[in-house]
This record gives sequence, structure tokens and C-alpha cells, in this order.
Amino acid sequence: MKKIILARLSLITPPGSRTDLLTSGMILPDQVMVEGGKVVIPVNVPPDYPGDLAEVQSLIEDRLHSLDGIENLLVVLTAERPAAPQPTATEPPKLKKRPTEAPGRDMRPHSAAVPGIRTIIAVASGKGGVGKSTTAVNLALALRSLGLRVGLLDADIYGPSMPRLLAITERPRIEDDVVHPVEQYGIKVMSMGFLMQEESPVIWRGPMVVTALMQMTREVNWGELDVLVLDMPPGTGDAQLTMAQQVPLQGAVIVSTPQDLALIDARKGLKMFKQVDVPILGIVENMSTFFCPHCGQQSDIFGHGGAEQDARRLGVPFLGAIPLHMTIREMSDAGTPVVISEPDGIHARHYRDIALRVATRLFPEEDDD
Ligand SMILES: Nc1ncnc2c1ncn2[C@@H]1O[C@H](COP(=O)(O)OP(=O)(O)OP(=O)(O)O)[C@@H](O)[C@H]1O
Repeated sequence: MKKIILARLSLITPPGSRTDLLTSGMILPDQVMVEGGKVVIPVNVPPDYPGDLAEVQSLIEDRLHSLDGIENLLVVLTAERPAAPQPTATEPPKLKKRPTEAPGRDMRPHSAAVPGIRTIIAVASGKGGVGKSTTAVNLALALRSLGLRVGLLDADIYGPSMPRLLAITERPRIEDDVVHPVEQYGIKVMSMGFLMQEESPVIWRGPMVVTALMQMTREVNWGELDVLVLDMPPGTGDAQLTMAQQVPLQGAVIVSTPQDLALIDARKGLKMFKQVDVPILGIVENMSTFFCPHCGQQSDIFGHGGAEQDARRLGVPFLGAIPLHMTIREMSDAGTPVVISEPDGIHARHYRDIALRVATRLFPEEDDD
């Protein structure tokens, strides 16, 4: 499918350009994401591009429209903004300390830090449905409850869930071409879901950076953050690999269920981050044990402990286990994640323990404070 899409794109020479979209580098094959029927095409428009950006977008849409198998096509126009004034070195840093350099960070090509954001971490899973988004949202809120300034970026292009999990009905504010994230429960939130809705296509047309995700990371006015939590799309395909390469990640949290199959998938996730030299902060075992809502009895339906053993075998930290509990799902569905709705409950405590382990790894020298 991707080959056919690329072949069609190579037939498009946009007005004002002498070569086609691929030859000119406006579309980089590696950045084209195809998953199931969903296709995302980032178009890197040169800053001096003389033509009409909307025209480029419709040329692509027209050319791909008739292809069987495309259910959802997203053409993301991205253009390098003329260098925005960066905070000068003399500006007083608001942060007490910089985090320690994580191993290998400097080896990665796109490790340029995002001004104002101390650390960016990815929450990822080898496969869908293991509770990655539930973990990401509760982890972000638990990090916040530890006193950190937290942002949450829902980068799950295929199934953005943060607006629902956090009961956000508001849209991000756009002022002077700058997007301001939505604030909810004390954290700043951006979601692909906000941008994909019909009524705000303006965000995609404005001057943007290299990819949609880079735009969401760098072009959004996050203010000062200690941690930006990135909820990655599930899986370990090209899309995830590109994201892991493009964003300056300090580390990754892998979410897995205890089932063997999920663990095999989790291993793929670990491998992917190692491949791009992103340190693994640890594994969270989700849905580890089942608590019956009626009798309160605990049962290890999926064989609890698999992730912990796996983590040990693979030499990566084990961050903690979250039980399969009706309350966690119900609270998520209600838009009030359990860390918010039952802050003194056992589940919130589990998430806070995990958050503490993550924070300790991200800011080791602040333990002394
Ligand atoms: N520990 C848990 N206890 C009970 N229900 C849970 C738990 N973790 C997640 N769930 C529920 O499982 C379902 C899937 O969770 P979630 O959407 O977080 O998974 P995901 O891995 O992000 O999925 P996707 O791959 O579709 O993005 C949701 O209904 C969620 O409420």
C-alpha cells in the first residue's frame, strides 16, 4: 500500500516547484505513515515556497482519494518557521537544575531540547489495548501530584483518547499562530484529537515544523514543564520508530499486560527504543491481578508477575503493577482518572509509586533536596 501511495505522490509536481513531491524532498518516504486504512502524509514545505499550501494539500488528496483501502487520509502541511526568537542564554533559568544526561541521549540525531521542557518521556506499548493511554494519563496526573509541572501530549494519531479520558470539551486556543494547550486537572494537554476535528483545520495550515508531532511538541506553547508525557500510538511500526527518533526523548515507559503475547510485544517495544538509543525507564505491568468488584477477591487471571520477571531478564527496571479493576475503567470512562477521583485510594497510590520511580530516574540529583 505504501509503495502505491509513494508512486502516486511521485506523480505530483506542485505549482511553483520544478520537481515532484518526493524528488524535491517535500515528502520523505520514511515520514509517510500507513497503518491499516489510516494514512498520514507530512509535507515539508520550504519556507520560501511560492505556491499556495492549500493547493498542495488538495493535489495530494485528489491523487490518493480514489485508492482502495484508504479510510482516513491526513495530509499535514509543515513548514519551517523562520527561527523564532529563542530564550537568550542570559535569561534567568527558572529551573533549579538540569536533569542528568541520560545515557546515549547525545548520540541521537534529534536530541535538541525543546525550550522550556526539561524532559520528554514516551509511554508506549507493543500492541494496542493493554492500557497504555490509561497508564499515561494517570502517570501524568500522578507526576503532577508530586509537584511537577506536567504536560500530556496524546500522539496517538490513530486513536486519540485524551479528550475523552480527561473530559475535555474545550479546544486549544490559537493566538497569533501559536497553539495554547488545554489545561485540565493541573496538567497541560494537547491531543491529535483536537487537531483532527473538522472545525479546526487552521492549525494544520499554519507555518509548522518538520512533522505533525514535532509541531505538537515544539510549536505548542507549553510554557515551563518538568515532564512532557507522550502517549505514543500502540505498536512498534514505522510511525512509532519515526516518533521515537524525531522527539528528544529522555526515556520510555513500556506498558504491558502479563500475558505472554503482550510480553513478546513489549520486548519489541524495548528493542525499538534501544535501537534509537532512548533509555528505558521501566516496564509497567497493567491489568496484573483481577479484583472482583463484588466479593473483593483477587485472582491472577493472566498470570501476574510476567512483566516483572521479564523486566529482570531483560535488565530493565520494573516500575510497578496496576491491577485490573473496574474502578480504573469506570473512572477513565467518566473523564476523571482514578488519580483525580480517588486520590487517596489504592490505585492512585500505585500510580504515584510508579510516578515517583519515573521522577527519580529523570531527576536523580534532586533526591538530595
Ligand atoms: N488497570 C485497568 N483496570 C481496568 N480497566 C483498565 C485498566 N487499564 C486499562 N483499562 C481499560 O482497558 C481499555 C483499554 O485501555 P486503554 O485505552 O488505556 O488502552 P491502550 O493500550 O491505550 O489502547 P489503544 O491501543 O486502543 O490506544 C479501556 O477501556 C480502559 O478503561
